Amino acid sequence: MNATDSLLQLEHVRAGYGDAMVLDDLSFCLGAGDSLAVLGRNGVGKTTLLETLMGNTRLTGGRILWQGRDIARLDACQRSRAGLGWVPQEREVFASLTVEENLTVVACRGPWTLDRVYGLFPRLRERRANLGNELSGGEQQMLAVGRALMTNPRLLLLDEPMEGLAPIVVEELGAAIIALHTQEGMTTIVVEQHPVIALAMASTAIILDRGRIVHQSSSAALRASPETLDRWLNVAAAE
Ligand SMILES: Nc1ncnc2c1ncn2[C@@H]1O[C@H](COP(=O)(O)OP(=O)(O)OP(=O)(O)O)[C@@H](O)[C@H]1O
Repeated sequence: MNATDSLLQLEHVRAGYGDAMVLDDLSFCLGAGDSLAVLGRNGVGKTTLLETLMGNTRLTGGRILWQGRDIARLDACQRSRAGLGWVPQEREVFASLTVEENLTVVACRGPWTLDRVYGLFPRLRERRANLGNELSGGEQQMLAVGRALMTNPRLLLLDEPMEGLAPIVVEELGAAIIALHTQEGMTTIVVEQHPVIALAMASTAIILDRGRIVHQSSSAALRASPETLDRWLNVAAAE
């Protein structure tokens, strides 16, 4: 993709926490409708990459361009208003609000409405009157995704959405995330430890190791390269 067509462009990004540098010289481009999986072992900087996109780390080098504009000076709220949707690893649903209130309280004008979110997650419609703390882990994750959609983002960042969920829920949520970009055209970046799940949810992939990109390809090419998966993730094959 030509960099001038990109929705998001990272150029030689270095970032971390205080004096600790975590991300080192990261560059990639994402166009509208693209889906990217971010893979890597524990502690290599996957979450830090998403936190950096949201403005929650210290950027010490490089540039992050969002629709061609350098967003270094924007805080997380401003980035959210600019179209970055964030589904944090901890889900952070409002425990004392109902499902429907969790969704409507953050709603911004745009194509994603309550009805559309309920269409994607019928389970949330059934649980619309339940409080956030009355939901199962899977329902909370669906709510976290639905809530991010209600802000009508142009890019959805998902941090390990499948963590701790039962296989049947992983299947249901995975199908919804796949539908999000194949049917709804949503641009997504998903951080995921497990390569089978990650590569099913995105058409392109990067592998991070110690804060650097060590592999970048289509998901299909990575799936077909057990030696790459083994080298960087210690799994012999994405089976
Ligand atoms: N708030 C923080 N302050 C200081 N260091 C941090 C902070 N968050 C993460 N780190 C450090 O940054 C490095 C990368 O962590 P990060 O959470 O981005 O990795 P990860 O690839 O997402 O790991 P995991 O798969 O275990 O979640 C680690 O060494 C971690 O200890």
